[in-house]
Amino acid sequence: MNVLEVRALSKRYGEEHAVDGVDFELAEGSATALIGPNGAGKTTILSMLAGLLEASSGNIQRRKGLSIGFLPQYPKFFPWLTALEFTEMAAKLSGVDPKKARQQAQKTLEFVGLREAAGKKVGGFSGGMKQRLGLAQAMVHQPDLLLLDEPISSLDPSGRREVMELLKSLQGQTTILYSTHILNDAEEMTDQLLFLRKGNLVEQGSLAQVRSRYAQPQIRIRFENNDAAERFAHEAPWPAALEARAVVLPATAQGPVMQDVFRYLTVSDLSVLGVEQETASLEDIFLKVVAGP
Ligand SMILES: Nc1ncnc2c1ncn2[C@@H]1O[C@H](COP(=O)(O)OP(=O)(O)OP(=O)(O)O)[C@@H](O)[C@H]1O
Repeated sequence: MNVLEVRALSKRYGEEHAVDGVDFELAEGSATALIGPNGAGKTTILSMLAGLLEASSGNIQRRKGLSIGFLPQYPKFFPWLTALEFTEMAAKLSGVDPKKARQQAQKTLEFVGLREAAGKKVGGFSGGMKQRLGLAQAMVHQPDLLLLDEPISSLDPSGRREVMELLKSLQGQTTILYSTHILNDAEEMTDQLLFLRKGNLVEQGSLAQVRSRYAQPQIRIRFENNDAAERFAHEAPWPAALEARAVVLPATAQGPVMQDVFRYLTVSDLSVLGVEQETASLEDIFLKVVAGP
């Protein structure tokens, strides 16, 4: 069951199409990574879904009664408040019964690992602590859907790990849509990937689906010189892409396997420097998708 469906969603600023006819769904309990370079439209999409920005056209169908929590890319904190005061205020603003707001805030701060710091003023918090507090304010009312704009991008590796583990502990219970350009981390927590480029969704699917479309395993053969590479490309029985002193063979179901390649090379007189099997990482896929036409 979907908690949210987006159809032909667009946002224009004058002549500029910040978001240009985007379609996707969020299944209940799923984690979706919204991936794209700077200016691709990630913040604009999240702001429209959060109801903070009006769409120019298109439609956002939210499940009836859907509650949403939002962590902006640059959350504003009041440095003079304590973490508990701030989270309690967020709880009340999100509609939590005022009598229960303090208790709910305490529980949430504990969940994000800020129990000890609950009575401390936010002004003295580190980046990682602020990000966890940002998460606390987004989830203090136990929303059905969490929208997180770059929740880990500004953190150092240990901060990223902490926040990622926190988010993973929510996976399956809360529907999560988060934007990021840290692809190694995205690989860990994603049921659906949405690749955004210049306001358009250029690729979407599960990690396995996207991998199978882009991350075709391939075999690279490096030769001593260009002549040998060219001869291989002309004479071998497989389609081979020619590169500088090398050829690349797609290792598809119909293509050769390593053994075939070795057998062929053993009986040929081509001077080979190396043979390697390669698979593309999510990072490679991102570069391919984003560098498209
Ligand atoms: N208020 C605005 N007025 C005019 N143009 C805007 C406005 N907000 C965003 N844009 C433009 O819309 C496009 C998408 O911006 P958006 O902030 O959504 O991208 P993003 O993917 O979140 O980028 P980043 O990773 O840098 O945060 C950009 O070209 C941006 O310049």
